[in-house]
Amino acid sequence: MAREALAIDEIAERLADLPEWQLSEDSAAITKRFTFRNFNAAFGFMTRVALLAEKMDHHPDWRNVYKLVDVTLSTHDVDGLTDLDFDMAARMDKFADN
Ligand SMILES: C[C@H](O)[C@H](O)[C@H]1CNC2=NC(N)=NC(=O)C2=N1
Repeated sequence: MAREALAIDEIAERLADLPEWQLSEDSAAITKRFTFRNFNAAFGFMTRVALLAEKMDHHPDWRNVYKLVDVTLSTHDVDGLTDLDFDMAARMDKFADN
């Protein structure tokens, strides 16, 4: 399951498809704040992502406050970003748009 961390040019390429995601200062993670209508919508999103995370064996770092969900994605095993993070980010975006 150990994948290689992406190089900075590959990161830039993949980020171009995810304009709402931001690269962390150390380039080892991407982050996004999701805003929902209310807590129920936020928690529904988190539930769908949780099922996906178990399937992918890849888990987000996140924090929920009422209708906000702050997400940080990185691949802890390689201390950087891999395809898994970008695949998960794209799928989170799909879950969130309603
Ligand atoms: C053993 C298991 O496959 C690993 O610990 C997985 C689980 N979920 C994970 N999630 C994330 N975000 N990064 C990882 O490196 C990771 N590793």
